[in-house]
Amino acid sequence: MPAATKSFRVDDLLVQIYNSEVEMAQDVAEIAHEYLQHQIEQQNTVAVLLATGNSQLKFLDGLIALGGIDWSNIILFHLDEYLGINADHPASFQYFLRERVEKQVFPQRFNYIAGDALEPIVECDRYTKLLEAQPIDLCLLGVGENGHLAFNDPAVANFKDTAKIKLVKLDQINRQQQVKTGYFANLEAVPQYAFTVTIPMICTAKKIICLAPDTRKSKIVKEILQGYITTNYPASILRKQPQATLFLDVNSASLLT
Ligand SMILES: N[C@@H]1[C@@H](O)[C@H](O)[C@@H](COP(=O)(O)O)O[C@@H]1O
Repeated sequence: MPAATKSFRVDDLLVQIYNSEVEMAQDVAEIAHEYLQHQIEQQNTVAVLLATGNSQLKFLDGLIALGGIDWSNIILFHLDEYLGINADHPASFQYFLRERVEKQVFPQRFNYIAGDALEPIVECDRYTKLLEAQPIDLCLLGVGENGHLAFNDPAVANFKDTAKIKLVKLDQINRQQQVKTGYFANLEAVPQYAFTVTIPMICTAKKIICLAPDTRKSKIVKEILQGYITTNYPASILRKQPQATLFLDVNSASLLT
């Protein structure tokens, strides 16, 4: 089992740093595997809220490769989805998760957010009911270069949201990140609006695993851990979550002092 080279708390948040993204992803896969097996033994149905993005890729592959999990006990949800693209669009999060997870493990059910919903408010209501029916055992997260969690960008993040999911306008840094990471050909192609599970909903999860490797996250990681807890850096809220761990590699941790 690869071990973290450094482990410490920033307020309530546990932070673990690894020599490489590969070691980080493998260790997180083992941690999530053990937790899921434990939860399945304790209760019939286990609910997992999944993230998308490049930071999830090695972890998801690692978790699935470990085998031994009875996925028929697991109901999957996801954090966010673009408004106005359908489930077969290669940048849709449903597409990402269907190909990489659902088709590999066959969960009991995958509750997808419908990006092509014609009535977004009705879709929020539908998904709210699904979330209400199922307390989340494990929530996976990534961090945007603007500090967002899911699609809670700084301008729309609200630590006191009463909604579980909402429709938001995406900010410019976020939309540029989607082009830079290869999901869209250019900025114009990135939708302007999206559905996102809210920050208070994320924080209800019994366990939170946040993955933020890579040099492109080093500036935001420093702000999140060494600045104030503020919606200007939405992921800073993790510092108030004792059930959360932030996993970094040496590159994303390189600016920490
Ligand atoms: N909406 C998703 C987020 O849920 C994700 O956390 C973020 C991080 O992306 P990456 O893992 O590619 O850095 O990407 C997208 O913006």
